[in-house]
Amino acid sequence: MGVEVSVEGLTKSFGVQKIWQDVTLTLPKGEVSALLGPSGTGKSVFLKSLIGLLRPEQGKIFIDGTDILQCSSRELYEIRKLFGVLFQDGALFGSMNLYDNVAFPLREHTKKSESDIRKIVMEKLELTGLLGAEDKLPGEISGGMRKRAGLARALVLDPEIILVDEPDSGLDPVRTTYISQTLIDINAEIDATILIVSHNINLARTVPDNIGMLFRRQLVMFGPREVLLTSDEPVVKQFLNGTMIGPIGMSEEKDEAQMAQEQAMVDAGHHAGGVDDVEGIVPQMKATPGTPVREAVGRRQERVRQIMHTLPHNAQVAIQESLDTTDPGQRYPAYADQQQGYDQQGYDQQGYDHQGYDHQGYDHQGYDQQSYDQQSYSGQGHDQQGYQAPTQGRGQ
Ligand SMILES: Nc1ncnc2c1ncn2[C@@H]1O[C@H](COP(=O)(O)OP(=O)(O)OP(=O)(O)O)[C@@H](O)[C@H]1O
Repeated sequence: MGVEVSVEGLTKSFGVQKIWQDVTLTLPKGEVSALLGPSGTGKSVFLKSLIGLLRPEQGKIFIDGTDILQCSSRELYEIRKLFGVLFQDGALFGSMNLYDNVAFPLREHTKKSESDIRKIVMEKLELTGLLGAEDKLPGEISGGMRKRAGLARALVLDPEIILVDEPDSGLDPVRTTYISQTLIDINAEIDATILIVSHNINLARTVPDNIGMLFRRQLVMFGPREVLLTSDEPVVKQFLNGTMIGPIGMSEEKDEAQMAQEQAMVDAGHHAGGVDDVEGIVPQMKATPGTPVREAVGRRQERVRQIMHTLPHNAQVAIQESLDTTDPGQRYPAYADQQQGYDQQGYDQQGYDHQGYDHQGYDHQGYDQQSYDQQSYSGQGHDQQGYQAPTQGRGQ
């Protein structure tokens, strides 16, 4: 399973330009998270900081418990091996065919034989839908295929954390959905912790388990997808609906006068762009039938249940709805087969009363025996950082 990534009080500047400050969040192990934000808010800078390519001047970055801002360069070298990174353009070597591009990390970082390398490369090319294209050069294939080749390359060292920088950039909406599905399927296959950086609304609505948003040098919020998708924060609503009305402007700063002028134009009948008031939550994408059950679904449900009482009301309602409608087989694969250990009825009757839930509705022991690491879960289940509340004074 993937490892937990936890960031505390992180601040990054370039000279006098502060990119973001005091960012605190936890990427739960094995779950898919997305970091959203308008262009230039420092999403890529955040991603590069996680892997140690950029060095924030304040704060901590714990990767599986080790603070990479304090550790030795040797430790950092080892920790980097946990990561697979898909950069925006795929970052492929233009003179190598896809096979050699994907094989590159294995040849550089392992002593595997060419026949072992071939097995792994072909497996990853198949996973990303590129079988048959292995002899092509990056310049001979489409942007979508280049992305998938970059993803295949990011997977060959069996990463526990996958960072994906704008998987949608340069792709049409359909290809974006395909790559989104691939990311969900990869999560089901290898249970890695995934962070996607994006400003794509469809992807944000349908792919991640958890969502955060950067705006005006702050992390606006971070938590279960239901929190951001039901948020009343003006900046979040504007972003999700893609309209011009709201605090996000053409450049990041927009003053009150400009907001008032734009509102007056809309009041006079001018279209504000975007889609009109898309509210609420659309269902999250599921792993393609035939892939392993996505273990993150069950783990996340247990986790959000623990932090439920800390979440805004709208998010609680949305989470409850999704809990009520989720197929238990998707939640606990081992359980669904054997029909034991989890008392669904007992849980439903208890609502979200933690105490009642812990002591009655749920058989820890039976569950532990069934392929779930309760100890590592406990480490984060009560982690209040699971939801990063909105900071004050933004978006007005
Ligand atoms: N190495 C660097 N040196 C100086 N400034 C940098 C560096 N890298 C990024 N920046 C600045 O940091 C800011 C945030 O950049 P970043 O690429 O992280 O934004 P982003 O949110 O990923 O944007 P987009 O969605 O458009 O890709 C920008 O103003 C950029 O110019």
